[in-house]
Amino acid sequence: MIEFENVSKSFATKAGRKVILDRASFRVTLGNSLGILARNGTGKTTIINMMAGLEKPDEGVVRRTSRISFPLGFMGGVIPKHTAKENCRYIAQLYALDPDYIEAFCRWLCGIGAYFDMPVGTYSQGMKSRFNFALMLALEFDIYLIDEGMPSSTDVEFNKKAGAILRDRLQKATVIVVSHQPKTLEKFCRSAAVLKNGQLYQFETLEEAKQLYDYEAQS
Ligand SMILES: Nc1ncnc2c1ncn2[C@@H]1O[C@H](COP(=O)(O)OP(=O)(O)OP(=O)(O)O)[C@@H](O)[C@H]1O
Repeated sequence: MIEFENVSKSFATKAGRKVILDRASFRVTLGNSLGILARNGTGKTTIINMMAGLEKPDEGVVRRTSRISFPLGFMGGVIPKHTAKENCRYIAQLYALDPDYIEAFCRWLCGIGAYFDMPVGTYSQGMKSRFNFALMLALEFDIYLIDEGMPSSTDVEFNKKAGAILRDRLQKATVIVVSHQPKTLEKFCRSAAVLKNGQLYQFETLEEAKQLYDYEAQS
C-alpha cells in the first residue's frame, strides 16, 4: 500500500510558488491499479518520485508498506561507468536476490549483446531504456510505478519479450501510471484519478476520471 496523509509539496519557481499537492490524502492498495491523469507540468513526475521515496513531502506523511519499484525510466540507481553486468549484480545484492539469476535474466531480456559487458555510459538511449526495463522486470515488485507509459523501444523482439513478461507480472502486481493522455492508462488500469489544484480526485472508473479531466480542459 502507498498512503499519502495530508501531504503538501510545492516548488519555488521564477513565476512564483508551484503547488503540486496541498494537504492531499489518498491511498493506493494492492490489487487496485491506478491511473493518474494530469496535464503536463502539473506534477506527475514529482508524485511518482514521492511514491518511490525519491522526493520528500514538505509536510505530511507518505507511508509505503509494499515492495515499490523505482519509476520506470529512472536510471539514478545505475552507475554509468560500470557495465550492465556489474550494475545488475550489485543491485541484486541490494535487494538480497541471486546475482547470477538477475544477470542471466537481464542479459537475455535486453538483448544488447557484447554491450552488456561494457560501461552503461557508452549505451545508446534505446539500450539504456531496455536495460532499465529489464532490471525492473527482473526485480519483482508489488507495485510498479510508470511515468508516462512504456519506454519507447524500437526493438520489436525486445518489445515482444518485455511486453509478455509485464502482462504476466501485472496479473499479480499493482501498477500506478501517470499520464496526460487517458489512452495510455486504458492498457493498465480500470480506476483512475485526476490531479488538479493540489488534490488527487479518485474515481472508480477511468471514464469518470476522464469526464472531470475533459471538463477541466474546456473550462
Ligand atoms: N526541483 C524543482 N525545483 C523547482 N521546480 C521544480 C522542481 N521539480 C519540478 N519543478 C516544477 O514543478 C512542476 C511540476 O514538475 P513535474 O516534473 O513533476 O511535472 P510533470 O507533470 O511530470 O511535467 P512534464 O509533463 O512536463 O513531464 C513544473 O512546473 C516544474 O518546473
